[in-house]
Amino acid sequence: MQIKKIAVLQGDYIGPEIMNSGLEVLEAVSQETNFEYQIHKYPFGGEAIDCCGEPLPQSTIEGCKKSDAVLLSAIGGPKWDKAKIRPEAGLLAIRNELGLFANIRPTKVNPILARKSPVKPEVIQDTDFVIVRELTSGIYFGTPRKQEKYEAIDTSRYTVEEIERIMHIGFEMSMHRKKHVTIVDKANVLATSKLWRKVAQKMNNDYPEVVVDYCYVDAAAMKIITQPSFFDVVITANLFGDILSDEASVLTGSLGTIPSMSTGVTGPSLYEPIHGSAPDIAGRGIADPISMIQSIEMMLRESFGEYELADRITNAVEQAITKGIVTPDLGGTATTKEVTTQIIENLRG
Ligand SMILES: NC(=O)c1ccc[n+]([C@@H]2O[C@H](COP(=O)([O-])OP(=O)(O)OC[C@H]3O[C@@H](n4cnc5c(N)ncnc54)[C@H](O)[C@@H]3O)[C@@H](O)[C@H]2O)c1
Ligand SMILES: CC(C)[C@H](C(=O)O)[C@@H](O)C(=O)O
Ligand SMILES: [Mg+2]
Repeated sequence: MQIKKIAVLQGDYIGPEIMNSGLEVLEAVSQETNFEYQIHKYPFGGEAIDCCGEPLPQSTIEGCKKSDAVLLSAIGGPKWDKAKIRPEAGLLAIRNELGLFANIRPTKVNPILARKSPVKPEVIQDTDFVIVRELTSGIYFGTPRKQEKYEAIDTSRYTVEEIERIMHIGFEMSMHRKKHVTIVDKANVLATSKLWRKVAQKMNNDYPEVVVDYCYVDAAAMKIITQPSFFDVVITANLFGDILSDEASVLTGSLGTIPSMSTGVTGPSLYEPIHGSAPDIAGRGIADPISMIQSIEMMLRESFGEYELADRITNAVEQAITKGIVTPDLGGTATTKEVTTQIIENLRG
């Protein structure tokens, strides 16, 4: 079997803490199997600004392009808030460079953690949906864009082609799920959203079995909390998906548990937690590593077809949760290290 090349961008603040956990789990799960891989670390984000003067050095882009998958933890933080180019610019740039227009953010509720969510367990039981977020266009990338003393402009722009390709991913995904797509938009106001609806209606002709409904983003924000089991596949624009996915993480118990996959047509996919670098808890050894570990699980499943290894990771994480070995964000007292060690012990059975 070919040795897989994995590019690792360890990021800032809690980034390296949870990346180390994830890589330890990857090493443990791949021992005694024929899954072989090599890790190649590249500077990225704040770390890259410090070492190389820019958040996304050319050598990092090239290294990622040569890899079979990219693992990223989280970048940014107060240290670089006044930098000429912020670490976040590197994040947008790498998504663009690798053509990662589709960002898949799952929300699945573990029954034990459901008890810890501020939302009532009977409301969140059966929650299992994915947010398919458009990642390389919309208001994040549209021009003109400027910031002056008394005026600033951002532009939301989408082409039919950009909408079609993200819809295609979402509709295809729904065919392997409950065949239910919800388009989340602001079509009562925004021209781009009106175009999204037109494209969705047309695409529905190609997927006649899929039930499609439309929900304005403000109402969707409410429904995610009051009736989350309604959703199966949510397809939405860049900014809406960013906001709704952090909101949805409340259902699962913590933002620190949610992984994601960003993917395009060709080249490596990128796997990262949906959260940021959590400067408020960095260096204390209490960051929840589950988001990073589950991102590695997603990588094994989606990029390498290693379903058995992926299932073993999911089971080992679930066992740690069942035993109550969880970090403070999930109401526990365990450290990042203790959770990681427990998950590895569970893997070894
Ligand atoms: N993909 C990324 O790299 C990414 C994503 C979001 C934010 N950011 C950046 O991260 C920095 C901090 O942003 P923020 O504070 O608004 O959001 P954040 O997601 O870093 O943190 C929000 C809250 O969630 C908690 N949290 C997040 N991850 C956790 C984990 N694994 N375990 C336990 N608790 C966790 C934090 O402690 C904090 O209270 C900013 O510079 C922001 O731009 C980066
Ligand atoms: C840090 C920021 C640029 C990023 C985004 O908005 O996409 C983050 O919030 C995310 O969700 O990955
Ligand atoms: Mg976000």
